[in-house]
Amino acid sequence: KEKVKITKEQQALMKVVVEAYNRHQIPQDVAKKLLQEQYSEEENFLLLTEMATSQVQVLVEFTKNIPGFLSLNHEDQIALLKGSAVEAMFLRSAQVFSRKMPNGHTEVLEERIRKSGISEEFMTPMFNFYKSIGELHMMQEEQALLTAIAILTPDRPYVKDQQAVERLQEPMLDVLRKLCVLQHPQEPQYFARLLGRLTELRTLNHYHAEMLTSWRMNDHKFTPLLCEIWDVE
Ligand SMILES: CCOC(=O)[C@H]1CN(C(=O)c2ccc(F)c(F)c2)CC(C)(C)c2c1[nH]c1ccccc21
Repeated sequence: KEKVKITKEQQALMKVVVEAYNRHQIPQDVAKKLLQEQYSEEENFLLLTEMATSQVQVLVEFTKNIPGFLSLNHEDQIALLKGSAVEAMFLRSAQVFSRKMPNGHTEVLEERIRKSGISEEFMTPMFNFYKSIGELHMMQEEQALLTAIAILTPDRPYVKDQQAVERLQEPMLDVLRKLCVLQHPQEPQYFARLLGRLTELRTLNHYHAEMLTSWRMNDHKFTPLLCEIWDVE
């Protein structure tokens, strides 16, 4: 049974990624606002767009701190950000949503999210994803590395130098795999389950695109940054 060992370089890589991930914590105040009182559907939607806008800014800062990202071809940097923005949003949403909250708060939060002008058909896959992430009880190192791995997906649309992206993603996958073996010795499939979440995440991209169309129908307003990253008109 080979002894799995995280090397010094891998420790350093993990430290940089986790620190960047924690430095840009989403202000939990939007979730708290949503929990504080009952708003109208429009106000809920506005709160969520505010949350999404600040999350995109957080995502860009986090991505810039991924070792090697800034030395990628500039167009590829944009392609990776645009290609992963929605997945990163849902990954972060899942982490915010499955955070330990006082009794009944999670249900209230779910209720408020449901009352924000989003069609019911997208809620089920979204909350199923949140629950499947919650069940993993991921450590913050795993959350940070999984987010970096999602961003460094080589086969996003318009990425020219896929090999360069693979060379950045592989070391992240390596250290995450070792971390899972060391932190979950009783669960040899834990790493595979984490990567399975990334596949589930991709399906949410599709639902999000559909959601956008329905929001556009009821002329919902978005911020310029969201229009840019979500390809809204
Ligand atoms: C971390 C950044 O996440 C977002 O901004 C999500 C938040 N979303 C949540 O389910 C969610 C999770 C936990 C919370 F505590 C919370 F308050 C919301 C998903 C979605 C409803 C689809 C959404 C977001 N922003 C929007 C903007 C317009 C329309 C819809 C959304």
